[in-house]
Amino acid sequence: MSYMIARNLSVGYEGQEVLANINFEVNKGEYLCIVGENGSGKSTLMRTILGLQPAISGEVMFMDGLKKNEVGYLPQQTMIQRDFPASVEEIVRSGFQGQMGWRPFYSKEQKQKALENMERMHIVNLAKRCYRELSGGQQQRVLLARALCASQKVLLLDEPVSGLDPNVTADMYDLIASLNRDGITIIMISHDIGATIRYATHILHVDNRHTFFGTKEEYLKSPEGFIAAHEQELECEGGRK
Ligand SMILES: Nc1ncnc2c1ncn2[C@@H]1O[C@H](COP(=O)(O)OP(=O)(O)OP(=O)(O)O)[C@@H](O)[C@H]1O
Repeated sequence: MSYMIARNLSVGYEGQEVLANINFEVNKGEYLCIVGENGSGKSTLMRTILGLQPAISGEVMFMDGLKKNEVGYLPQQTMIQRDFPASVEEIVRSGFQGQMGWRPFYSKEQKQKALENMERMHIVNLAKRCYRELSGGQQQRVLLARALCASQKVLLLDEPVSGLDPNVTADMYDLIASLNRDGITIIMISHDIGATIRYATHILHVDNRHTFFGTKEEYLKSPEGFIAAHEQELECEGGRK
């Protein structure tokens, strides 16, 4: 079953295209990685998918009963956000805000769900701590628990391991993979081609000339995938020297 289909989608700012003619489809349970050079338009595409900015042309359709407010989003963190003066529990619960309507308080069920999501992310012991005092890896787990409050169906993650050290990065990828095994559909922007090849079921490779969309296996046989995998190998070899 398709959750999302993008057709002839062009995204950008004030009528200026950053990416044009994007086509992809995401089915329930899949793990789509969006890859491409710095500045190629990945975040712009993700914000357009979420309806945070209008498409220049084309469309993104949500299907199979998926509503826009059922998509959890983990944006790229800014320095200001890293310094946010709220408790972990408050931040996790704020994931429900898109579903609150006029109700000013969180329900008992929502508080229980928030607790379960903190357990899932192994951060219950941090519940009363101030977010800005946490490490980068702990902060990302808080934001993942928050995104899970917004949705148990689809998570959009914009470079969730950015700035994390290798061990914390590996833990974060494991957590995301376990959510995907539990049936949550993942759409993730990544610069880490090694992790992309390891975890993704599908890949959308964007750049300003052309795009690739297909399964991971198809990607590895494509010119874009071949070059990306080769560059990754060279990087690994460089790291071993
Ligand atoms: N608010 C904005 N107004 C105008 N142009 C913007 C705006 N935000 C981003 N851009 C431009 O759009 C292009 C794509 O930016 P975007 O952040 O989507 O790329 P990206 O692929 O996510 O980059 P990175 O991998 O470095 O995070 C860039 O040239 C950027 O300068």
